Amino acid sequence: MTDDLGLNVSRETSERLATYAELLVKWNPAINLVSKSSLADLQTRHFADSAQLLALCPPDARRWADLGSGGGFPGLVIAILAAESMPDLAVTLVESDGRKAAFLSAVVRETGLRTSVVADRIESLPPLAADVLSARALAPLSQLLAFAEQHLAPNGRALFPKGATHRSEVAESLADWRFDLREHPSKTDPQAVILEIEGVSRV
Ligand SMILES: C[S@@+](CC[C@H](N)C(=O)[O-])C[C@H]1O[C@@H](n2cnc3c(N)ncnc32)[C@H](O)[C@@H]1O
Repeated sequence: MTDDLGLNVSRETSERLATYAELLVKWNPAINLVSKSSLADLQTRHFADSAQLLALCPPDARRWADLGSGGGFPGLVIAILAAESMPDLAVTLVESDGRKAAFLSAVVRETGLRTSVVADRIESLPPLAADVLSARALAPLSQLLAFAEQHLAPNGRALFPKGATHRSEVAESLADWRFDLREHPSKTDPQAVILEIEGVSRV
């Protein structure tokens, strides 16, 4: 069936996405998971914006880690979609705010996913050795590259959605880092891109 995102997904996946959206709307007034203004456009601003990253996941990836997941974007959307299309992909969500981590765990429980939620600071964790690392709206690119150095597997790939500042962030990060970069235009925001990054090393 085709769901609200225009994705061809099973009834189970569609129901999981709906359960997630319902819980988000219910919990949002208490813990501000997404801005109130973006709630009206939840499907595009958050769900579709997250879902587009799955197309950039190598088919043989086994571990996906999402850093600073907040309300679960993009990691929890990826976990729901991958449960159907890439069942061998283990997804880990890292979120240091205890209330947001509790929300993520509630959605995982209610949807019957096997996704891990880690309520800790990214810097404090042992290396996650992720094949794919994602982070949206977490930190400037230089900081994200330090997280990639810590948590990516040797041949892993980082996927960082970025807004209009992406060119200056890439230029600034080249003072300290070397990496291979591919830019993918965002399907949900003409100003935005997804930075696909491999081979991260310090200058
Ligand atoms: C601006 S929010 C973005 C949330 C989500 N990725 C999104 O795009 O909607 C950043 C999130 O990262 C979390 N965070 C910030 N620094 C962190 C750290 N060092 N370790 C773990 N989580 C962190 C915050 O608690 C917050 O929920």
